[in-house]
Amino acid sequence: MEAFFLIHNGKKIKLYPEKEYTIGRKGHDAIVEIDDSSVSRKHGVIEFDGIKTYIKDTESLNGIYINGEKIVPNVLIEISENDKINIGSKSLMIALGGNKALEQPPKVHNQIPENEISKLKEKIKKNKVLSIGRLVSNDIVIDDPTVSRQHAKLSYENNQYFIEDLSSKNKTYLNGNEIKNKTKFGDNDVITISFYSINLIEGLKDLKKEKHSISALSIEKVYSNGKVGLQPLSINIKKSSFIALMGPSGCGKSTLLKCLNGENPASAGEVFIHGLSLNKNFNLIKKKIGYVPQDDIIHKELTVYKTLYYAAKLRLPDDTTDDEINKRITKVIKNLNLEQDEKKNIRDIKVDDLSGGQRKRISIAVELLTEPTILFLDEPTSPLDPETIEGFLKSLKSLTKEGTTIIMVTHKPEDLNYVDEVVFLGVQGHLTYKGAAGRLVSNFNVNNIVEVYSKMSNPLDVVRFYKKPIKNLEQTSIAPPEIKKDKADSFFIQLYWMCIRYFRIKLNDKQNLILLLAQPLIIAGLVCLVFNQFRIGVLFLMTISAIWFGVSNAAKEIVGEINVYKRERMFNLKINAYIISKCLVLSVIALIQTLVFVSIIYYNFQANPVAEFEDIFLKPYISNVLFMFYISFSATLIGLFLSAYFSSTEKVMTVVPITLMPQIMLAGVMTKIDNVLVEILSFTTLGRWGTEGFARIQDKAFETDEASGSILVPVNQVVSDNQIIDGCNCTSVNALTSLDLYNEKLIDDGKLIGSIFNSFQANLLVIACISILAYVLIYYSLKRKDSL
Ligand SMILES: Nc1ncnc2c1ncn2[C@@H]1O[C@H](COP(=O)(O)OP(=O)(O)OP(=O)(O)O)[C@@H](O)[C@H]1O
Repeated sequence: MEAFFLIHNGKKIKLYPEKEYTIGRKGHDAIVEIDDSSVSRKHGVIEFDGIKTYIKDTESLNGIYINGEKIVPNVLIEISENDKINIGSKSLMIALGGNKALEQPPKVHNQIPENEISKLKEKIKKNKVLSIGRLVSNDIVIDDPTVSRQHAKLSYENNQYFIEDLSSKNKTYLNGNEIKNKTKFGDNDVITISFYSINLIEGLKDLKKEKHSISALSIEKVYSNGKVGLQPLSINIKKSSFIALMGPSGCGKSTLLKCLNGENPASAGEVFIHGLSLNKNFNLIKKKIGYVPQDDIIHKELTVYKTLYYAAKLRLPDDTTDDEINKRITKVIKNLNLEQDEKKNIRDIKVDDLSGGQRKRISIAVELLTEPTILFLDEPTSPLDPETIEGFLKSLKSLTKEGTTIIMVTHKPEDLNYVDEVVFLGVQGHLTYKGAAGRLVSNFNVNNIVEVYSKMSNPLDVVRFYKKPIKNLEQTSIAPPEIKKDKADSFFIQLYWMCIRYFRIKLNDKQNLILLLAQPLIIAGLVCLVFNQFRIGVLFLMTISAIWFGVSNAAKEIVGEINVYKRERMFNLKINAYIISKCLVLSVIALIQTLVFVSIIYYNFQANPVAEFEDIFLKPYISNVLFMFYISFSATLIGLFLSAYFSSTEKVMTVVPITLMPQIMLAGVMTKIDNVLVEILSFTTLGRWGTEGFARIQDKAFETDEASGSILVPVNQVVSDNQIIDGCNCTSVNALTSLDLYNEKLIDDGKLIGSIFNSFQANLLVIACISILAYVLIYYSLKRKDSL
């Protein structure tokens, strides 16, 4: 590979990829200075992408001419060494040099020290301690919402420099590693807090001032199944630019997006975000980049304000006051022009009542709360109508003016009117174009964008246009560094806010809440109607109802919000905090259902006793409530497992009945357990242990009573099942005997195992084991969803 030089006035300027070489009138800070009054102060720029060189007229007065032809302003035009370029009365020459090019990859650290603390060393020595934080009272103030009020402190003791994190939410890093304790550091070490670096020699640097927000060096992606998602590519994205990522379906757009934002890292090469290695600094970077996947990442049951408020509570430092949160919410709503859309205050509107475009903006607003410097958007305009798209893209464009870099996957040609550059991928993950939107069509020598798509769907054409990374860059990194993940934020604070938000979601979904509370009323009412006297079947239906409440309450709860979960997990969510928040809130619902259910059964059979057996009804009240809740809780975990394991609500709802049927069939009530296989299968069901447990509670309550049993069975039941007689034509029997799970004869004949778990304590233990197993399965099903 040979180097490219720009030769001007006998001076050689070596060209590096993606750097801008400004052309302008002498004395106006241009890199290529031309001493000619017909040349504008900023006349044009030259850019080099590692393979080709381009020139652009930046709306100069007298224009740029290539081979005698004036070029269109603001469009990058490819130039070669044979082209004659005229600027004013002067000419420029591009020539090929002979030595090896690009000894180094594009420089990623290029910041200017902040003046006030450029002499950091002296300052620490003099003050002994320097505080760093968001508050203006700190010695080093970092005005960033993800920085805590008092974030960290630098100190000088016994001729040594120390850095200490002050329990900040978003942590302090030394050379990419999170600092746990007071840690020594020296001249060569770099401390990072948010996108600011601190070094003893260079002082405080704002990494966001990097020329490039993203530099990907020779990245490629091969999935674990061997499928190639991306061919090797190198790409630099300028800060504050608006980039459209396009290409035919399945060409690897989402793959590239996820490699650049760390959701699913590249299998080779390295990505730098504001000069920091993404993999080495993932924990820091993940909190400063915004990512909105194709589906919305918000709960439709919450109002806009509550959505943003809870997101702020979960993402911003714990010491962020409500006042600060409200200011941020106001700012993001304003930045996304959300106020204009409705006469009613948008904050009070439920997300479910918003239009598609507004919902998409709220998803983006959630991300903007942390002031991300880069926003990754996966097909945000796909569900929007043309009119909505215009307003939406204008809002995005205005964000780039505030300093945000936006990379947006899109299929819509009209979106190109708003973007600065296009990255186009051909089939099988080949990078085929990166440059001005206006040059996309001409670059492929076709007439319109539809033809670009069709050309880039043809593997032969794709290979011709493939922009392979230049060799030296390819060699910079063969295997990406291991991604560094550390522990998420405070477990209890996260748990607290997850619970509060989940409660609010449940309370706001009034219709569903009414249905949930109607269930015990309806089912218990039916039990009372069907059973005119207290029998083992009542206990069995209590068990099945408890299982139903638990499983059905939980079955949709994870799968229905999986996009929100995935995004929050990528940001900082702890899996255990998430699962426990679900368990706690759903337990409250299950407890209320249980109380209603048991109360109805208890008072009904107490009020309507069989003559001469007034004492026999569901007893004791509290034990039955607690035990039914215990089964329901275990069933909730089973429901959550189904919800975490399956990928769609439809699949979960198909599986729920399949889960419930064995509970009914293997409880030993509908049919007797009379062989070992069925008995072993019954050990795995809550139906069996629940019914047995209720029977034991019932028998225990009658242990000291004079009555011969705890439940009633019609005397003539053995004669005819259809003939049920009220009143004294009944007998009371022991509930466990009636259940007959430990049939002595079958045990003696070796057809049943019998008494392995033959006590109430053992029943409780087995149910606890089922719950623990379900919890572990939920955990691993969720962990499996982590792409990292
Ligand atoms: N997790 C994965 N495991 C294996 N292969 C995958 C995985 N994700 C994507 N792929 C494959 O990688 C290729 C690129 O997929 P990707 O989703 O990035 O394409 P895309 O351009 O975003 O598609 P679309 O426009 O349809 O959304 C496809 O062939 C896809 O089947």
